[in-house]
This record gives sequence, structure tokens and C-alpha cells, in this order.
Amino acid sequence: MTEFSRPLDVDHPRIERAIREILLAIGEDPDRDGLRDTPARVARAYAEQFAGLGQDPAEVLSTVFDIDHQEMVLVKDIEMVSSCEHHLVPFYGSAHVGYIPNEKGQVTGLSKLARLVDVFARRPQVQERLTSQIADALMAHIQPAGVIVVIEAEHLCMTMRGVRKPGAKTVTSAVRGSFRDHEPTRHEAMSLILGPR
Ligand SMILES: Nc1nc2c(ncn2[C@@H]2O[C@H](COP(=O)(O)OP(=O)(O)OP(=O)(O)O)[C@@H](O)[C@H]2O)c(=O)[nH]1
Ligand SMILES: [Zn+2]
Repeated sequence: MTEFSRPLDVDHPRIERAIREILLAIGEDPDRDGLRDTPARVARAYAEQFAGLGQDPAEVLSTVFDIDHQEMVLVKDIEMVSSCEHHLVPFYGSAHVGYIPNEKGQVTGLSKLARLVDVFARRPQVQERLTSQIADALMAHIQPAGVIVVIEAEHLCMTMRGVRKPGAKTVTSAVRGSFRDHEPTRHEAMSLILGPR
């Protein structure tokens, strides 16, 4: 198990008590066969789902190499699952993360961009903050000339309850540095990310 797949050190008994209370509150019998182990399962699930709370983006981005490449690097279609902090149900979709290395040509490992998405996705989140946290962490830790992050996601809180609109996609973007200041650069990235639609 690598450092970044390690579950969060949560208070298991406390989550178990709370889940048992929720089951009682909805009129269920927490002692029936199918539910008896549910509080413990949920505690383990939360330890995974919120593992990002115990992870440091600086560590993910500590791999930096110098390959003298100063053009755009883009990893698109990174599958991501996060948890809506309002309803504690998932929102899920794709993240696209691009950057232009600084004048020293410093890049990070491609997988680190996907790991960075997970560090912030595996926390109670809203999509806008998730998007900007990824962008800001890249700016802070690899000092690139610019960063673009686009996330497209479906929110189960809009599908299984509430407004009940399955299929509605929320698209958020965060641009920093040259992607913010130079429209053609941003446009090039957006067309690579979204493709012809
Ligand atoms: N901006 C933003 N809103 C979100 C996100 N995830 C969920 N929401 C919204 O958070 C809002 C919470 O609204 P409230 O009126 O406080 O809660 P609610 O009564 O459960 O709202 P409904 O979902 O409309 O039933 C809802 O409109 C959700 O769609 C997100 O990532 N970003
Ligand atoms: Zn929600």
C-alpha cells in the first residue's frame, strides 16, 4: 500500500455510534442481519472516502524533474469521485489538469497530477473549491508559468434527491498565470480538453 492509498485515521467507534443512530432515526433495525455490520463498514468507507484530509499535496508534488520542456503538459480524463459536503453523497466525473512549466523547464510526474486530484477529491468538497485547490497547489509547489484545471461532474445530490435531474453536468474551471493572462493559450487548452462538441 503506497502512502497515498492509506486510509485516514478516523475515530471508528464514533462513526459507528453515529451511523447506528441514523439507522434508528429512519426507523430501521440496526440489529437485523443485513445492517449489523453496516456502522463498521461505513466507518471503514469514510476512512477511504476522506483519506485526502490526511494527505499533503506538497508530498505528492515533491517529484520534480528538469526536462527543459516549456510547452503545455495536459493530463485529461482523470476519473474522479468526490463527496458533496452539503449532502455527503458522491459527485463524480472527469478532471483535466494542464500546466506550462517554468523557464527552468521543471515538470512533475504525470501520475502526480492524478494523485493531486485525489488528495483534494477525497475530502468533503464543493466542486469549485476542489477545482481551485488543485490549481493553487500546482502553482505553489512546481511554480509553473500557468495552470488550467477543468472538472466536469455529475452530483448525486441532484440526481437521487432534491431537484432530481440525472445527467446534468457541472463544469468548473480554474486558470492561473499564462492561462489566465493569455487568451489563445487558454483557448488552446480548452479545445484540447473539451474537444469538438
Ligand atoms: N456551488 C455548489 N453547489 C453545490 C455543490 N454540491 C452541491 N451543491 C448545492 O448546494 C445547495 C445546497 O442548497 P440548500 O438549499 O442549502 O440545500 P437543499 O435544500 O438540500 O437544496 P436542494 O438540493 O435544492 O434540495 C444545492 O443547491 C446543491 O445543488 C457544489 O459542488 N458546488
Ligand atoms: Zn450535495
